[in-house]
Amino acid sequence: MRIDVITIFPEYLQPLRAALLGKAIERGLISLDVHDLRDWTHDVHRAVDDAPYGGGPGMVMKPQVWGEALDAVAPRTESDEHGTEHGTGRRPRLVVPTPAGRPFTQRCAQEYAAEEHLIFACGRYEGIDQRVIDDAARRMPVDEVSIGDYVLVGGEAAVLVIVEAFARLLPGVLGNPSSAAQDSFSTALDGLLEGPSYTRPEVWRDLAVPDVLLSGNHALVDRWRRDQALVRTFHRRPDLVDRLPEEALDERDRAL
Ligand SMILES: N#Cc1c(-c2ccc3cc[nH]c3c2)n[nH]c1N
Repeated sequence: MRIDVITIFPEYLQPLRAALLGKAIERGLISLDVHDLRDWTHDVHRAVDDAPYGGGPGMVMKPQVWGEALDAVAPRTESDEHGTEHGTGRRPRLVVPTPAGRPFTQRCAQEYAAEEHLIFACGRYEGIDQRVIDDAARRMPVDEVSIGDYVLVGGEAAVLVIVEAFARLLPGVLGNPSSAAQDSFSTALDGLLEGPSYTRPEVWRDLAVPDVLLSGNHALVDRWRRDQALVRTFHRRPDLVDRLPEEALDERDRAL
């Protein structure tokens, strides 16, 4: 998996080289290149933004700089020029975090984990000139995605979230690959939230671990965990309970 990130704050992406992801990079499971957008400016001020057409507050990121940066990171090929789909290698996918994007979900994370090359464009100010996205879309898939219904100052924090979400799904990144299989939102949980977890001691500050988890009866434990997932999801994310598959409705009704 090749990851390129283009940003005016390269240092913001340093956390991707720490901990589990850092180990995956060291082991060659992931290649990460972070590019300073200002390397593609040509003026003394290294300007990357300008006033918005039509007026309004703030500044917009200039198309020329982004165009040159994306051309450098994802060089145009013969098939790009002639608009033909045939090409030897798979095209990179451009991901542009924006509050106006489609929701980034676990399903997106799974899709991104299957890509060979992802390029992340980190906007700042009021965002990136739309023509950058439109031009890129003429030669590669482009996703404008949002990590939630709130507004950040820039795209870098979203890239940290998105990369962590899909990179942990790559073979060899997680120490125990089966843990991802039981994640919240996973197919194994029918998209539900995970229930509560416990470890030693059995009693802590007068709070005891639920007896069923000490029973050694795996069938009972599995049912209890499923019920806990249903109850927690019902209270915190009722929208996810509404999406349960037909075959899970009886146990939903029993648990709730
Ligand atoms: N993804 C995402 C975002 C953002 C975001 C992304 C890019 C820029 C560029 C300037 N401001 C930004 C905010 N805010 N909230 C989200 N869920």
